[in-house]
Amino acid sequence: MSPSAQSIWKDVEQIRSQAPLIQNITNFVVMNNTANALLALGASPAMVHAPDEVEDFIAIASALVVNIGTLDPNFVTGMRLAMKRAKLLKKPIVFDPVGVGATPYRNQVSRALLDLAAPTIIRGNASEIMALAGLNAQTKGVDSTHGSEAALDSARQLSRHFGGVVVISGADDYVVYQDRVAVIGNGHPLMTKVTGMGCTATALIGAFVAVNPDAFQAAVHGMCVMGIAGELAARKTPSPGSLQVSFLDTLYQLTADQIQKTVKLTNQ
Ligand SMILES: Nc1ncnc2c1ncn2[C@@H]1O[C@H](COP(=O)(O)OP(=O)(O)O)[C@@H](O)[C@H]1O
Ligand SMILES: Cc1ncsc1CCOP(=O)(O)O
Ligand SMILES: [Mg+2]
Repeated sequence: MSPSAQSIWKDVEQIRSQAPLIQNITNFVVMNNTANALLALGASPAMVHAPDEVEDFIAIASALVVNIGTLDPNFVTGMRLAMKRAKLLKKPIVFDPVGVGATPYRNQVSRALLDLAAPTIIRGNASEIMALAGLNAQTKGVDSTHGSEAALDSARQLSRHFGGVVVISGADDYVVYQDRVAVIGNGHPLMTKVTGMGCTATALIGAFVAVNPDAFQAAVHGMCVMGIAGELAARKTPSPGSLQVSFLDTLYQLTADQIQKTVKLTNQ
């Protein structure tokens, strides 16, 4: 079934009623932002990265979100253990290759993690998706220097190689799986002035894939809700500080009617 306003809302209701536990191994910059976004959506976040406990924790979680934003060797050990165990237990993995392409360390670690345990869904900006696919893409640290459509071929290649869903975020978001592409036109440029909005998108996708076994649908639903909440929040404020708060409030209060009236989703 193609994703639609109705299927988005069904998953939002599932998340609100089930409150799935989402294990996050994520960066120090966004831990608070993404935990609050998951709570506002209705999920139950836990930021757990110690190598001594990640394997036990994934056993009780419904999905694993791995984000390489503030990488160090201890994090990498935790990521490897958690991803391997998640695979074994058939728990979905969502991977955010923050800043890949910026340094050889990020490239090596990302590639090794993908080879160790192919994620269910990968979400990055255009430069990150292109770098992950092996292109010598210019990246500006954690920000993209390309429009999202420039990474479409790279996303298809990654999806074929790892067998999972690939999301490219940007002014338009693309969700790619094999021959399928969905385009989401929601969002607002002000979202790029709040740190961690991409990481938040990845974390929200983690909640959707925890309640929906169709990973393509889950990724589309996550990006639609992210974009709709950002767009509605930006109608209330012109500045980034208050956008951050308004985004959480909008997410918490999101209704079926708002989704129906705001969603800009094209299934290709
Ligand atoms: N120019 C834009 N217009 C509308 N929405 C945007 C724009 N740029 C980013 N977004 C939205 O902001 C969120 C974060 O995406 P992005 O900025 O691409 O991630 P990252 O922070 O990882 O680079 C996504 O939901 C995306 O749709
Ligand atoms: C600024 C920064 N530096 C290391 S991780 C991080 C957060 C990046 O978040 P996002 O990719 O969502 O903008
Ligand atoms: Mg990012």
